[in-house]
Amino acid sequence: MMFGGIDSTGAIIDGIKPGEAHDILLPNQRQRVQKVAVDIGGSLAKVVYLTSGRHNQGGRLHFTAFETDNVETCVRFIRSLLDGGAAQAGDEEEDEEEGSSSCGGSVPDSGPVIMATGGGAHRFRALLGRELGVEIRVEDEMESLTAGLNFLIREVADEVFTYSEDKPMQFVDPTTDDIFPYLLVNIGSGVSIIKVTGEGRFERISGTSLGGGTLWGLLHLLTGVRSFDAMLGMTKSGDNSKVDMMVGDIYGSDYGKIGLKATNIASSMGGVYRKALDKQHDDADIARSLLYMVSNNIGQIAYLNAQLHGIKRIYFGGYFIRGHPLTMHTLSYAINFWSRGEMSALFLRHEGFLGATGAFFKTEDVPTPAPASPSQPSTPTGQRTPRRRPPTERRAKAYSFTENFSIAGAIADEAVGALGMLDREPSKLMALPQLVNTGAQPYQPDTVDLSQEPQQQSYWIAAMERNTHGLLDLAASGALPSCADEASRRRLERFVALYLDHLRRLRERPLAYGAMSVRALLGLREQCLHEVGLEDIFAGVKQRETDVALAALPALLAQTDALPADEQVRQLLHNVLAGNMFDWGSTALREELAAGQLDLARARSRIHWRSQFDNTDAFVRRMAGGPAYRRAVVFVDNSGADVCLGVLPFARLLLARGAAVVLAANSRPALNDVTERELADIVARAAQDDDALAAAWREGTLVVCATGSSGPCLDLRKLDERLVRLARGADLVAIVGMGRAIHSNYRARFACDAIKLAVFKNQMAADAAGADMYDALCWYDAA
Ligand SMILES: Nc1ncnc2c1ncn2[C@@H]1O[C@H](COP(=O)(O)OP(=O)(O)O)[C@@H](O)[C@H]1O
Ligand SMILES: CC(C)(COP(=O)(O)O)[C@@H](O)C(=O)NCCC(=O)O
Ligand SMILES: [Mn+2]
Repeated sequence: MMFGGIDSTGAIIDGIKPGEAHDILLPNQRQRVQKVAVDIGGSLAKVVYLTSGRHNQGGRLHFTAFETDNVETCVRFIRSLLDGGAAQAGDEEEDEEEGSSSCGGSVPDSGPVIMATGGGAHRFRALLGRELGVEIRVEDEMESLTAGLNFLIREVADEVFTYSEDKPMQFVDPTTDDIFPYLLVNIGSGVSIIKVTGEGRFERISGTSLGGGTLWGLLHLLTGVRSFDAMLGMTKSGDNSKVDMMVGDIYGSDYGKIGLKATNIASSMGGVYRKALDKQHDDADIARSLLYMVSNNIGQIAYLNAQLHGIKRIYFGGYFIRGHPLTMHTLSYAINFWSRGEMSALFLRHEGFLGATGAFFKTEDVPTPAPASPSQPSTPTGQRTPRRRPPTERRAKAYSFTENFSIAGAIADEAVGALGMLDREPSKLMALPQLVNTGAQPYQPDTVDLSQEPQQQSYWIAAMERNTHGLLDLAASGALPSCADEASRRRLERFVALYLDHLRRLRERPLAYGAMSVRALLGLREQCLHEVGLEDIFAGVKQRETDVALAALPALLAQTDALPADEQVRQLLHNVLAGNMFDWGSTALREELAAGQLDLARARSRIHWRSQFDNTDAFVRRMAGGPAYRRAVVFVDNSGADVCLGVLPFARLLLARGAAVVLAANSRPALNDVTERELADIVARAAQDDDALAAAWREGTLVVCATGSSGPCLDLRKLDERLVRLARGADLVAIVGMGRAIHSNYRARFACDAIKLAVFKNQMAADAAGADMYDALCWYDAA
């Protein structure tokens, strides 16, 4: 499928290429595209741009914004993108050589394209042209807004969500039904209400001048605060009833007869007059009152328009929302309240970038809107033939958020917010066929929703900070051979700054990047590493530990082969757990590992076996008495002792008992996890010294497959299609490691037998499960 010169068909992950930030290949993307879209509004200039690597491996969209008052900074930023990404991740000499991601890093096939929309596209057209020296293509604002929203709804997984206090981010998939008609309420400086009935069919049916600019302006006048973020921050502690006139102030109680509670606002700011005309009012109270005033008013106007046009779905867009819980709560509440639950307020994770996204994907190969009504604004560039995509056409979602991690935001200081990236994902990610995910038993990969657990949330953010500093120390001590050179060291410093910056932001706005989980925090860390060009900092460590472990394998196999059958099963399971202690991601163990103080026997002696978390015996009995397994899928974890001395001998046992075995490993590096490529090499090496492994490897009863994932945790709904094919008919699923079996999938249920094997190596993870540090999780569940 073509979107604005970018071909999204057949996107696949292209494995590991050290030094390259992107390894997602768009095999059909022949064109080198240098493209930036900017949407310059009354308050903010929003920028969307694409980065692509040396081999045309593109596919990362970045989002950032500047104040319109600083439009020159924005233009400078765009120029730096065109000049080869001076403001980007790879901003140093050697990065250019290595083809780090850059909007302009490689020689493009055609000249750069700047798409501009919003009022400022007209107002600053001359400035843009002069400063950038390229043709500026101006796109209509409403057209871009709706095209952008249609794109996000259709193409981006986990984009649309509803808000409620107990479920702040409940994702919905609007494409299970026809996405039209819907109402877009775009809250920017002012508010536009647009009815969208099809691709390119829209009408601005209403609006209000009481919008984001109103709140910003009034708050500035009344409180003197300039920054919008500071104002949002103040609303948290404010008490609006100190300045508003409440129903209770008038009635002394509820006015139940007409459904008004004493705590409802009767008159925004109306309390000032009665309560204390001469009193100095608290800025925070004023801020909260005005946020309610503006949001409630918009919510009500939105409801009335939806009612008038018989539309049930209302999308709220515009930079005003900012994922701010109080704002979303007010808008949601208003829609729910007035419609008595009939309509739903839908929010977007790219809410502020609808126009810029629409403009970005706009070219001749995208259908141009056909006028829906005479009142529709005409296109300034307008002589193209209108072509329309059938409204019901649905596509697989080709993009997904890797959360809102924008390099640009972290580097361009004057950008008002780092608002993220869209990543192309391999086109087909699917659920493990054995995964139980039904209405009655929905699958949720994350064991703890940190958005709901303030204490655990702040623990984990602090733990990630501590762990990150530990990583620097580790590199400084020379324990990371792959990070020893000067260039890597500099990148590592950039990574630390970038990741810590994200963590800081998350402390302030826990929902900024979507629902928070340990999986998300760990995934974010890997992404930041990849972003600065550090593809695999543990490569050297993995290599060394694997060499040591493989050398010890033949003796271990000989020793366990000699054991009685039941004891053999028990020993092999326990070796998997001992192997899992070789975890360079664990703050508690890292120093010992770096000092080379751990071996398999010592690791085993540290583990405790408690019946709440260990039912080894049940699995031993199953192996002795039950029918032989036909096919097992094993989700592996760390390289070195974990996979070589734990998982491989266990897989060999399953093979000996008649099962085919699929070893599923990460597609890309994360910590010291073994990757698919590394694992294939390990198996081949192990097979040289062992006849059973050699035969299974040769005959294909033992195979290695990529999961499609690249973090220390795992979402079993998003697996590479090849793995899903290989997993069909599997009657045993094994999941190894703390990331995959404790932080995620701890409660996952399967339609077949399953065994989870990990060690609690983190105090909070242990506490949350009622476990102790170094308790084994060796839990077998029969189908
Ligand atoms: N960091 C910020 N700086 C300024 N305004 C912000 C910020 N975050 C949110 N806003 C709100 O977003 C509004 C601008 O929204 P936007 O969708 O960009 O509209 P426009 O296109 O009219 O500039 C501002 O008026 C303000 O209410
Ligand atoms: C990243 C990990 C999940 C890896 O564990 P594994 O899956 O390899 O067993 C784990 O090391 C972890 O939770 N680390 C973060 C907390 C800490 O610093 O200990
Ligand atoms: Mn691991």
